Amino acid sequence: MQGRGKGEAIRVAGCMSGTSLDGVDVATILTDGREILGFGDSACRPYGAREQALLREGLGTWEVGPEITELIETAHAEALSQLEGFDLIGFHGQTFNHAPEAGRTFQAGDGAVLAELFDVPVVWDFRSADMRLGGQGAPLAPFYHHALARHIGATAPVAFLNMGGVGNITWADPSVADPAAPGALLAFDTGPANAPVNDLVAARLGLAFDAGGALAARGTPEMEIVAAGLANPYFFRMPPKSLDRNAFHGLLEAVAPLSDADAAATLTAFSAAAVARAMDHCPTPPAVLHVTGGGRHNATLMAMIAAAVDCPVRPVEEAGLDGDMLEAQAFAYLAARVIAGLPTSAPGTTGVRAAIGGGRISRPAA
Ligand SMILES: Nc1ncnc2c1ncn2[C@@H]1O[C@H](COP(=O)(O)OP(=O)(O)OP(=O)(O)O)[C@@H](O)[C@H]1O
Ligand SMILES: CC(=O)N[C@H]1[C@@H]2OC[C@@H](O2)[C@@H](O)[C@@H]1O[C@H](C)C(=O)O
Repeated sequence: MQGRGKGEAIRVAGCMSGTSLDGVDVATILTDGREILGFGDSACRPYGAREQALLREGLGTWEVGPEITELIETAHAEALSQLEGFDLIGFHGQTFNHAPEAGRTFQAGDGAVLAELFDVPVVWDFRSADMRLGGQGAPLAPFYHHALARHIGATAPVAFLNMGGVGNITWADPSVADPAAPGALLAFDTGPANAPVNDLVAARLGLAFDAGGALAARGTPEMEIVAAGLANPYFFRMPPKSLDRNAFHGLLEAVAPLSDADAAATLTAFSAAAVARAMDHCPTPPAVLHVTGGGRHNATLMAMIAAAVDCPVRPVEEAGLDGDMLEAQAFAYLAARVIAGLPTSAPGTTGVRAAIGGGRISRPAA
């Protein structure tokens, strides 16, 4: 497919149903697939407790039944219905399993269903093509992070840290105009972010998450458990590299003997320590670590990250961005790139052999 000329801006809706299983975020942006030309409206369609339990059943599997698939598609349709309008959809789907070493990843949900419902093209299945070419299939937000770095006027390399269920970091050099060019980007998953503490408070206290990090703030991290976790070979591998949501599930067993507060503090300290390890891989120290994703609402986690790294740590809102919608916007941007015939990953972001555009396009029946 030929790249289209600069300046053909389209309104694109992006959808993200992330590994924390909290809901579907949708957001529109105006873009030509190169530059961000404007931000539109956004919406969130949370999963209820019963729905979340159903989704949890699918974690770690390679196939889910029609009930789960329909839940995902319906929740996305309900979220997208709240938006004012769009000409294209970027649909990530729901990740249930990710095994990059085996070359397999599984996102449930059929983009063709949304194409019929909304009568616009849908770009989906973003990760498979990258994996077929030897890539990790994740993270994919980095090309958007690069566009954001340029959009906010960064002149020196900056980093974006997404603290969702899993953490991922992007080091971006805004002076390199093409995100696919060597030296523009380095990105990888840092380690677990909120998933372990969410699972802990769900199992022990019936809570969805540790609001504000209040529980962790009352505890003391067990640093021996943190140190033992950091011995995992993942932290010694050179990036790019990516993780399954449950890759560090063993941590929950390690904190089982601890009090609720100490267990939460330990898991939170581990996520922060994983970020500190990630910073060692950045080609140069970033001017700012821009934090996005739900974890930036966790004051204890943010304080632990700030204490562990050598650069300013700031929620993306301080750069005028929306950290609750940034991943949804990312898949809008990536969809526009796919339509424009532009790459969505590169050796520096997923380890793919050459820059490649992922994504399958489903168009509504004429
Ligand atoms: N007020 C809050 N206090 C503490 N933690 C919070 C708060 N709000 C959100 N979070 C955490 O952020 C999580 C949601 O983050 P986010 O929506 O970025 O994840 P995701 O997109 O599902 O995951 P991923 O980026 O791994 O795909 C929640 O599950 C919770 O752990
Ligand atoms: C396989 C998968 O869905 N991975 C997610 C997950 O959540 C965070 C981290 O792990 C990242 O690698 C990725 O999501 C973001 C949106 C990405 O691809 O950039």
